[in-house]
Amino acid sequence: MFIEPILKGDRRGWIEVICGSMFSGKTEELIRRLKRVEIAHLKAEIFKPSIDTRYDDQKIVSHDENRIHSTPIDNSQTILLLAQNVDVVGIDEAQFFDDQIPTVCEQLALKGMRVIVAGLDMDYQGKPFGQMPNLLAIADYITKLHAICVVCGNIANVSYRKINTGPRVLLGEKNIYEPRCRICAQLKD
Ligand SMILES: Nc1ncnc2c1ncn2[C@@H]1O[C@H](COP(=O)(O)OP(=O)(O)OP(=O)(O)O)[C@@H](O)[C@H]1O
Ligand SMILES: Cc1cn([C@H]2C[C@H](O)[C@@H](CO)O2)c(=O)[nH]c1=O
Ligand SMILES: [Zn+2]
Repeated sequence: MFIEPILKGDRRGWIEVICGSMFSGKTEELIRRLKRVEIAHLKAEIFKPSIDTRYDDQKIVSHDENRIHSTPIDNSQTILLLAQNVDVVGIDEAQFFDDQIPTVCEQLALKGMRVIVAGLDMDYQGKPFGQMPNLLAIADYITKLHAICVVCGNIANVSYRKINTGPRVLLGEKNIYEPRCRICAQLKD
C-alpha cells in the first residue's frame, strides 16, 4: 500500500511512477490517489496523451469503468503551461508521450508539485516502452502492479498481443491484448 507524504513546509515536490502490464490496475491506482488528493482539498490537473481515446475523450477510465476528468494533450510541454498553480499533476499512459516527458516531470517536481505518472513498463514484445525506463530512473517512488495471467492464473507482467507482429503502437483492449505470465507468454496460439 502506498502511503503518500504530505505536501507541506517548503513544499518539496516528488515523482511517483505506477507501472505494470495492461489490466494490472495502474489507472485504478492513479484514480485512487487522485481522489484522495481531492479529499485533502488540494488542486490537481490530470493529463493523458490525445491518442488514447479509449472509453472517453476527456476522462481517464479504468477497465472497471472507474473514471476521473482529464485533459488530452499532444505534447508533453503543454503540461508545463496547463499545470500552473496546482498541487498535484497526474499523467496516464505515459509510454505514449514524447521524449521530453521526464524533463517535464522533473520541472514540475522542482516547482514543488507532486507528480503521479502511470504507464506500461513493457510493450507487447517485453521491451521497455517509450520514456517509461527514464521515468522509472528519476522517480522518487515506484509501484509495480501485476495482473492475473488469463491462461494459468499466476501473476502476469506481460501484455500479450494476440496479433504478435506489427507496429508497436496498436490501441486496443481485451480484443487484442491479454495479461500473461512470462511462461504463458511464450506459448504460440
Ligand atoms: N486478467 C486480469 N487481471 C487483473 N485484472 C483484470 C484482468 N482482467 C480484467 N481485469 C480488470 O481490470 C482492472 C484494472 O484496470 P485498469 O484500467 O486500472 O488497468 P491498467 O493497468 O490501467 O490497464 P491499461 O494499461 O490497459 O490502461 C481490474 O480491477 C480488473 O477488474
Ligand atoms: C502492450 C501494448 C499496449 N498498447 C496500447 C493498448 C492500449 O490502448 C494501451 C494501454 O492501455 O496501450 C500498444 O499500443 N502497444 C503495446 O505494445
Ligand atoms: Zn501463465
